[in-house]
Amino acid sequence: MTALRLGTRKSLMATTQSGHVADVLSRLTGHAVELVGVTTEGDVSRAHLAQMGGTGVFVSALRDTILSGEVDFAVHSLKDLPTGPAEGIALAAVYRRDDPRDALCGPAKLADLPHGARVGTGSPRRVAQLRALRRDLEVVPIRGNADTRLSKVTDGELDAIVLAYAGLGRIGRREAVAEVFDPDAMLPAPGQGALALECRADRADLIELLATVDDPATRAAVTAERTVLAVLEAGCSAPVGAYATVEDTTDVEQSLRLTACVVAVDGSRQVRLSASGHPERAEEVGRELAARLLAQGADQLMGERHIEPR
Ligand SMILES: NCc1[nH]cc(CCC(=O)O)c1CC(=O)O
Repeated sequence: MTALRLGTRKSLMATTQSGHVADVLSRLTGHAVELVGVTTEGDVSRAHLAQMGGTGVFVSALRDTILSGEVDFAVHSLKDLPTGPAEGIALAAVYRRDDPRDALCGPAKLADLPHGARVGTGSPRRVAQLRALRRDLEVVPIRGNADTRLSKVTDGELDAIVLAYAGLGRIGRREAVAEVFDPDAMLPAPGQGALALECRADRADLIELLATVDDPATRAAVTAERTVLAVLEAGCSAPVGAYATVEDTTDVEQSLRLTACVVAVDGSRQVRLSASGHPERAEEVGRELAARLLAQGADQLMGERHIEPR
């Protein structure tokens, strides 16, 4: 039996999460899984990445290798996937979510940073929520992989930065964390901490095999979160947070609870709402919550975001 080829970006975060999925999958199915490093244009050129509009380039490059048959499947950070469907590609599995929270990396908790502290993040969602928590902060846009960002704190250029806690664990840098934000204080990005397994839509046998590692509760939660993003017609560059959990209400019944927010980038105002429903209705729960957010002025708040010059 030939090994399954798993296409992955070559960064430490990507190879760690791909390697973990490969191990679990081969343990559960008995199939050997081989990692195939894929260099994407976003990895080669930062300029190119900005020009092409963010993390979507990594996802499309991996999808191309799936469609061409170079690899059998790919593992992506789910929050990096565009919400729209991809032609010829199936979301074969959503892997159980890791810690979804954001973390502050630096010498002290947010409340203990000096007045006017310089805090780095490239995400409008994090910018807006940081400003809502501490109006005096100077939020500084940063790019680059997590290690590059962390070095800006060590070398004194910034007082602190915000990154996903799950990603920090994957690159072995949890010791850099001063505070993990409760979702009440900072709502994560839709899909944060979860992984997506994609393969060709015409390979039913492979889809079935990959589904071995699908986690239905995580799938329902991220479906609700991403539906909010899709209905708001917002991408990864919008100040939108969404987080859902699935809990057992009785021995046989489960309930999905979704919270989402849209925050003005200056942190001055926000709309934040919650909804619940059966996990099988995840998409409807997301759609209804998005409609309520819009009814309360979410589109106006999003319209106030800065459009970055291209
Ligand atoms: N935007 C890049 C990205 N994509 C996934 C993660 C972290 C891991 C995850 O959320 O699954 C990160 C880094 C970060 O936001 O700090």
